Amino acid sequence: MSGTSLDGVDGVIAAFAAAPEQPTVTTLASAYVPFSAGLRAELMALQSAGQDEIEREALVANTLAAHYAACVERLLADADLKPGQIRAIGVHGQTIRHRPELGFTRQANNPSLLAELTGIDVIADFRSRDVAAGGQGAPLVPAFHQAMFADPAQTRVVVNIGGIGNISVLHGQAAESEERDVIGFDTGPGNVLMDLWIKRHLDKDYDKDGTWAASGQPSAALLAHMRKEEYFAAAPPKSTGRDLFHAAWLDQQLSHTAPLKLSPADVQATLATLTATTIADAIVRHAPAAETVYICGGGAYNPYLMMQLAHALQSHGLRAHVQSTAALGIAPNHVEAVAFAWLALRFDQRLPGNLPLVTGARGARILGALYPA
Ligand SMILES: Nc1ncnc2c1ncn2[C@@H]1O[C@H](COP(=O)(O)OP(=O)(O)OP(=O)(O)O)[C@@H](O)[C@H]1O
Ligand SMILES: CC(=O)N[C@H]1[C@@H]2OC[C@@H](O2)[C@@H](O)[C@@H]1O[C@H](C)C(=O)O
Repeated sequence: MSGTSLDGVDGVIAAFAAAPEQPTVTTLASAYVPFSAGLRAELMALQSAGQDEIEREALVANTLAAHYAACVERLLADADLKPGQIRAIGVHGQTIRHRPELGFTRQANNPSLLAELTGIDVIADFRSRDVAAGGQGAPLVPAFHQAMFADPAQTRVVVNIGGIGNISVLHGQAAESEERDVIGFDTGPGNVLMDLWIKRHLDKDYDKDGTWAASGQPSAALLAHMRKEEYFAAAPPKSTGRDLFHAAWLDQQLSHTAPLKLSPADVQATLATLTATTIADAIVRHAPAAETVYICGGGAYNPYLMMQLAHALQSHGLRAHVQSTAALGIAPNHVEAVAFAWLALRFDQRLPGNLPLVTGARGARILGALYPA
């Protein structure tokens, strides 16, 4: 998995128990392969229109495949496994454009090259079929969260805070139909704006532990402006990405509060608060009775952001307990990679991977395409 943060590749070897409807998973190995500054810059540049995009996308896809293969090689060595012992690789690719309203979502990827480099079957392109069926093609992880993390006795919320934030509301058995009742959508920015702001001011890739944000004060005026963005009030199904939440969006927001002369650290604190309050709003609206909120994605490692989220929930009178998905047996930084292994398993069994009520697709669809070893 390589997500919207553009930081690198998260890989796992996941072993699923046989029963597909009630899967249990064991993570046999995990590996992280960071992107170089150059690759990251090229992936960032491909997020918007530019010269010679076709050739540049093809070349970057080859570079990505080499990174994915390096990740697989490391995983196999760690777990002491041979390629023949792996059923398939599920690989998401790198989202460079997400325009479901125009009928496409594009992940840069070269699954053929990955199959060639690893000698393992590769399953890729998980989003396109859902978009073809009229869906958003995202988020896809709510189906996995439901399969793995639902508890018949209580309502649980799972929040992924990667570049973009997304939420899954998993009702207990009291709800009429388990599948129908899963609610899931992208809440808006996760870390993406904080990452670009600290890059611009301190030339760092991210605000480690949220210490820079914690040195500032959130601005109520800037927060109020940003929260007027129409995406936040729109009803699901909905998904978003860097197509909307980019540097120009942030600069536009900041232009409204220029007279306040906010310090860069104050802006960073406000951006953390934007992420926290938009996630809290989603929980308040869709899961007011949630007992526990489980956090995954890199944002789980930012104590300032977690503090802002707990604060935002409390200010709405919600007493939900906030903890990481480690409490459910999967480390926050492994959840998405395990989810794409699970989606590959669903493809392998020719079972649907999407939840139509989440993505808005016309129906359940088998997601992905096979590139044989
Ligand atoms: N110790 C930390 N302190 C603060 N932030 C952190 C820390 N560790 C990770 N992060 C944040 O998490 C981000 C990476 O998160 P993650 O790997 O979940 O994103 P992704 O998978 O690329 O995104 P998406 O889920 O949108 O596809 C980093 O860019 C950084 O902003
Ligand atoms: C188009 C795209 O790549 N979307 C990502 C992104 O990152 C988080 C959020 O936006 C989510 O919609 C999705 O990823 C996860 C893995 C998903 O599909 O559930």
